[in-house]
Amino acid sequence: MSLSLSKHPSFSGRPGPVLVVVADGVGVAPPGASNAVTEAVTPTLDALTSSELYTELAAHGPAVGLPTEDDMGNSEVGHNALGAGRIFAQGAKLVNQALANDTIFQTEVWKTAVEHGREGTLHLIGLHSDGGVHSTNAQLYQLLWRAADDGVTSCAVHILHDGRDVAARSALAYIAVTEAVLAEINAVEANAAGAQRDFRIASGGGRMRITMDRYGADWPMVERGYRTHVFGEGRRFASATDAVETMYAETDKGDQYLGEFVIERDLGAGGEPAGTIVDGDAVIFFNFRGDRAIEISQALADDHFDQFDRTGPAGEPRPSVFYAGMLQYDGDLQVPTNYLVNPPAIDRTMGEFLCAEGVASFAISETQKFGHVTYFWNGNKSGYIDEELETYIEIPSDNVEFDTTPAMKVREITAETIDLLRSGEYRFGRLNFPSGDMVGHTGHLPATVEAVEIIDEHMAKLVEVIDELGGVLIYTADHGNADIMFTEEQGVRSPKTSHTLSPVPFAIHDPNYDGEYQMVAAAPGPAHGLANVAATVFDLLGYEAPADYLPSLIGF
Ligand SMILES: O=C(O)[C@@H](CO)OP(=O)(O)O
Ligand SMILES: [Mn+2]
Ligand SMILES: [Mn+2]
Repeated sequence: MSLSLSKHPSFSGRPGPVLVVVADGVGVAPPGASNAVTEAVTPTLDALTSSELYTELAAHGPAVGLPTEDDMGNSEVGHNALGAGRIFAQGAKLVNQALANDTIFQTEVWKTAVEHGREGTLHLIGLHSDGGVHSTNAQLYQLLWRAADDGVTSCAVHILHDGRDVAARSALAYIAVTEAVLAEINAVEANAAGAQRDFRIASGGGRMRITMDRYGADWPMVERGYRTHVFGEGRRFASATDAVETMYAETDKGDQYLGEFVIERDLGAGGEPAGTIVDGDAVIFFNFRGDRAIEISQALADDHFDQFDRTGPAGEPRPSVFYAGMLQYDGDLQVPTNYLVNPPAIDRTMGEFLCAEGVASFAISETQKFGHVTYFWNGNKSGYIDEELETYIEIPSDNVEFDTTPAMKVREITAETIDLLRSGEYRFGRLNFPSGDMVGHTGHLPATVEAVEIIDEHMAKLVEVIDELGGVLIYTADHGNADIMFTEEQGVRSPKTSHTLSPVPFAIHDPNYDGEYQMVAAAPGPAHGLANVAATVFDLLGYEAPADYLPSLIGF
């Protein structure tokens, strides 16, 4: 289908550029002590969200391609929807479908993995919770049972504690369920000859400590995970439960930050790690979401890799394995080459139309969310669409626990954005302020309030430059997080580190506005979602949105 845009029949756009600000994780929830957004002093956001050009958007569940209304939104599905202007079934749903209709197990990739698993060991690595943002344990269990039914007798599970999309200290509960599933699998004779099955947890650690880095923010984190999973380097414990209980006693940190562990079954008797990765093994990374799966995939599968030395502690060469991802995580990089389920078939994104039309645009954030406004915005493709017309700016993130730096790089992102806007070279720009979400994920309420106040201060600077240039500013978010920072039961407060089901704000600041358009009256509740934003941007740029894009939020 063509990528050409038609001029808008009745609106030619504004003299200045259109800027979309995504305040990551800054949702809309009833005011209250747990709401870091309403607890913050936010004069600029208050003005933006009390204007007539304001509405709320759904950013969770089916509105962003997730299975049910109980599924909280996240950056992947949110920025996919923002950049594609349509709703695509997302990883969680695609994997559930492929499991339900068995197609996942009919693939050559699964059959090859099982073949390697029968000869050696099948390794499953991934985020260990039912958070549904990167993975679900329900999907892991279906892979485990099928592997057993398909004749695998040796299977090692490498678990990454969550505590970010689920309760901060929920690892023990998830481990208990997985250990019960593994015991049930092992209790069944593998075959008539009575071969004993040996399915076990072999290694793991906190998801913000090992393996699940993204956008090259912290390769040493990936190396720690690689060495733990592959060579069994890390503190030895007799069980994952022992590892977590020991670490809980040593620190008050949540699961996401717990250290790496390696299981040694007859601990202390000079035993071996329970499941190192050796030549001929198969490895499946069972996360369906790509951003935090790409680097470990490259480390485990790429022949050409130079981010760290992959040889073992005694100089042993890196193992040659059959590696597969649950999905293909990057369509541009083709990472990984082997995968079980086709990723969302996102095409004809906003960026492709703008480039086809010769419209210059920019995208900017700091490392932690840089890929959100490029890779996810462009439909899980990490490269430029057209380097002549696009400018992607990454402000390096710090590698800290972000409650210690509530501003993160909001100041630097704002300053750079103002320069880009004033350059006069761009008609469209998008930025992501990560702090509402990244500080929200620490569960630290005061720091998150401070993060939101700093965002507000810098929104004022962006509004000012949009006024100066006669452009348009759109303020929105990709899902909630900062809007609910704790839950309370019988007076006891528990930090809530996860995203929320809240709607997100959508405000247009248009200094030349003279009533040319109005917000489309929303039915009760957020009748619109993030996928309606792209058509609205095309309107404000003076173009007609592609016919199959979800409708604009404004009417003329
Ligand atoms: O940090 C992440 O990977 C997710 C939560 O799991 O957050 P976001 O979707 O905002 O990137
Ligand atoms: Mn987000
Ligand atoms: Mn988040």
